[in-house]
Amino acid sequence: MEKEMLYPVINACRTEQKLDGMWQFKFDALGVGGHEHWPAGLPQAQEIPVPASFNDFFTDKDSREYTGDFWYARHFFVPAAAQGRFVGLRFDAVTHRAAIYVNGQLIRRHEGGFLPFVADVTAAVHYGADNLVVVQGNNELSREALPAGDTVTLKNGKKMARPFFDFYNYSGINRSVHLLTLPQQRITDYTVNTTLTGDAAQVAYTVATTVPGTVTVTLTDAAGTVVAQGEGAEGTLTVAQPHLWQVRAAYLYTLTIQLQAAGQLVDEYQDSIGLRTIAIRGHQILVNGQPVYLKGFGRHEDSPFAGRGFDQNVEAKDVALMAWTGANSFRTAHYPYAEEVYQMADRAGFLVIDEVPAVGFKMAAASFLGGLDQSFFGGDWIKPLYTKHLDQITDMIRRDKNHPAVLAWSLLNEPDTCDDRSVPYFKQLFADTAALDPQRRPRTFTLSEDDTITTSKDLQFPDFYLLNRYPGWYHYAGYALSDGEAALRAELDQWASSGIDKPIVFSEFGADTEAGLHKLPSVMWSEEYQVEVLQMFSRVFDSYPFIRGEQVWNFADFQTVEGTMRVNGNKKGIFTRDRQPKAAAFYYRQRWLALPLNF
Ligand SMILES: CCCN1C[C@@H](O)[C@H](O)[C@@H](C(=O)O)C1
Repeated sequence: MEKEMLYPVINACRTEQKLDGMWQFKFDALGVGGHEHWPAGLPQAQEIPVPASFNDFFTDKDSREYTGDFWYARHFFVPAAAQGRFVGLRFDAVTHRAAIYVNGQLIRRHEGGFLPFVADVTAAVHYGADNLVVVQGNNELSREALPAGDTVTLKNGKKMARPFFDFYNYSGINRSVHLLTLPQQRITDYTVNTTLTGDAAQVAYTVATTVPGTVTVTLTDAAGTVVAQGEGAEGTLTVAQPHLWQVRAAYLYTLTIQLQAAGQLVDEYQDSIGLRTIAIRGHQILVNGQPVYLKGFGRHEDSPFAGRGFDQNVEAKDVALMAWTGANSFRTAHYPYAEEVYQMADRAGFLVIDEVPAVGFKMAAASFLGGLDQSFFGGDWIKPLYTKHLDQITDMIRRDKNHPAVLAWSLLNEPDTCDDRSVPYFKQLFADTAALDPQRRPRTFTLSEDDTITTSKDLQFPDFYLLNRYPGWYHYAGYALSDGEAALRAELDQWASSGIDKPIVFSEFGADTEAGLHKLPSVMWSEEYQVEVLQMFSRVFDSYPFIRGEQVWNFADFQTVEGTMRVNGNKKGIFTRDRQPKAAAFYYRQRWLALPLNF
């Protein structure tokens, strides 16, 4: 579990410098970097941008598909004034694992390619001088790591990723790197939890610090007016006539936390927070006590050139396009996204289902992508996997817990819940994660087509259900679409008569579509057919009141492994990979803008 997850800020007590740009880069297929002293500097290196995946910058297939160790390096200067402070290097994400060296010294290792970690370099840096940071990365997949997969070795000796998931294994320093200097006596975390009482909001807060001291908390509104203050490492702020954070009508306050020691201000941290409540009541998902119907997308962090590297330009475009369609939510399929994504969702009023990369926990998925066919939860990899799974859920919640946009936590995508051996795993997971979120938001996971109300052994665990269903594509496709509608309705009739009174959200449904392919009457892969499939789902959703959301798969076309079922990636996007609309984008704009928000 990472101790310090606070997003970097610059203020009177804290400094931050981004180390983004061109870094030295070198593959290490033979694994010689360690004993050839690469931690002290990379010989004959090339250059790769950070943040970005390294894959798409190459013109040869061996490099694009490279699986194994890879090294990054760059120089950075630490001011003399930093002496006596905590000096850290914060990596927002290195996919999938990393060892960090500074001036040739191993500082730390980290496992997990989608969450931040801080390397404490206080004792390793030269002050008022130049320093060298070297990152030893690795992108190999295994059944005891997240996301799950295999790494195979070809006859020519080259390693190849064999993902049990349908997104490209983009790798590298995918998000920003920050040089932080912080007070030794500092704020390390905070929590907020809002309840609404009549015409006031009660904001319970806690503040964690490295030393006991005097903590003061100030809440100011968007105009900068102080609306509440508190003293002490925990307490409750009362906000009269609060301006609530609403779906697609966001309002953010600024929370300022100050730590004083011996009468001196030693640290300060400020963040934007939204006052809102989230609950599930029967079949309803409630925000501020009002039912909300989720309209939106399963997404990926994916774009040409940067691959899975975070690109603020792409995210700004995606937020604009989601707003244009009338969407109000998305799921971070199939891994936690960059923190800036949640900050933008906070400001835009989108609801987010936040998902860890527990994807591929089903050998059928592997066989879907050409893998094996045996029980995933019966494997001898489960014990080490569980440790990493719980660790990454813990860190995801620690990182994202204060975002008003975060509605729920998705703990897995499409695990094999038809196997009795999954039950102890889920029982332990839901017990171990029950108290991680101070706001106790709902926890869930997505159910594949195999995992139905009659076959799944784990339906007692989720607080609401996420269904991934593909009639019209993987079965009942083409002219048989009407059979697909009948089969979907038959399944939902079972849910209706089951007595289960939890909401259902459709988290995946759709059809691969080649933009610009038109056919009248329709044919699979045409834009017309994609709209027909989505219209079918809309008819069904509108027939069952316990369906409380539709998140179509996918927001945009995205890169996957090569295969007979992929045409240079997955084409189920409502938008193309360069973010241009298919006919389905106009369909959803017309449907979602006409749907009332609260119903
Ligand atoms: C069959 C697995 C469910 N779902 C997972 C998602 O990652 C894939 O992209 C999607 C698809 O096949 O388009 C299917």
